[in-house]
Amino acid sequence: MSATIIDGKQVASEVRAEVATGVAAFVERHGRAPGLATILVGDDAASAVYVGGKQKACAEVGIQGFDHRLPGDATREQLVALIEQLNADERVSGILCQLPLPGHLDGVEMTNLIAAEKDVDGLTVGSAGRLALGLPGLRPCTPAGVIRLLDHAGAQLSGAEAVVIGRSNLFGKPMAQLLLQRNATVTIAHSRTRDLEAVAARADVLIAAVGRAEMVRGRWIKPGATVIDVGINRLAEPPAGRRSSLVGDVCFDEAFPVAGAITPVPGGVGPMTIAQLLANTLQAAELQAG
Ligand SMILES: Nc1nc(=O)c2c([nH]1)NC[C@@H]1CN(c3ccc(C(=O)N[C@@H](CCC(=O)O)C(=O)O)cc3)C=[N+]21
Repeated sequence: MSATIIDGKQVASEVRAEVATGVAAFVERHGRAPGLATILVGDDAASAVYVGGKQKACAEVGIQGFDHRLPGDATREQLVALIEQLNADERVSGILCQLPLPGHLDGVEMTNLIAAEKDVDGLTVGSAGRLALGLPGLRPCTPAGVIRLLDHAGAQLSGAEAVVIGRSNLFGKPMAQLLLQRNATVTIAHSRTRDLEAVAARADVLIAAVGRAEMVRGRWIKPGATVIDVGINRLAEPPAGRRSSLVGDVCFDEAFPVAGAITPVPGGVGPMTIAQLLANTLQAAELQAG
């Protein structure tokens, strides 16, 4: 027995088709398209690729993209002014400030300036609080996309042991909240966790978001577990026998024979993040339109 591969590209294209239908209905009703503003500060190559992917995805589903770029030495005041301008712009349904920001700017502070109803990343204090309290709101894109993948894979979440490795505000914490909402027994493990391997091996659903290439080995995985790999690590060249130089936080070749289902990298969680951003932008536009 070996794992079923969870095809994130396929599920993402289903989500995008749903969003495209919803966008068309929105245009019909309101005579304008939902809009997504992205903000990229500086010229980090990976960030530029991600933002480009988000803008391209908007165009494909009929969302109007507003692509804002600031130089790497932009001042706090410049960025504040841009966010305030976008908050006030009725054509802009959602605002995404690509992280990380250059060192002289505070990503948490800047993200928090985004109007609650335009927070399509779900990363403001308000959105995080609404999630923690179980109130409706915009959810962070990557964790929301992971839930969608788990549902697609038919994973039983209620009563399951779920282990999330990684405790970031961007992913680990909101992921744990969403799993809790689905009645999983949730453990958040991290760099100080004692005997991480033994904790991971308890998991019926194992989610890795540590940012270390292939750290999760085959013997860490409970036979039949559902494994979600959130890591995106770029190696200098593709590993032996692989086409892509991107690898996840899970050693795929070791995990594949043990797991029940597993996401690949690339083509797993990454495409879902973008699809969920589009879904959040449509949701934000609908909420604003009343
Ligand atoms: N405010 C903010 N919101 C974000 O959502 C955000 C961010 N900042 N900063 C960086 C991370 C990273 N991120 C990805 C999105 C798509 C892929 C993706 O589509 N990956 C493809 C491969 C892409 C490639 O080839 O490089 C895949 O996994 O198949 C990856 C990573 C969003 N992020």
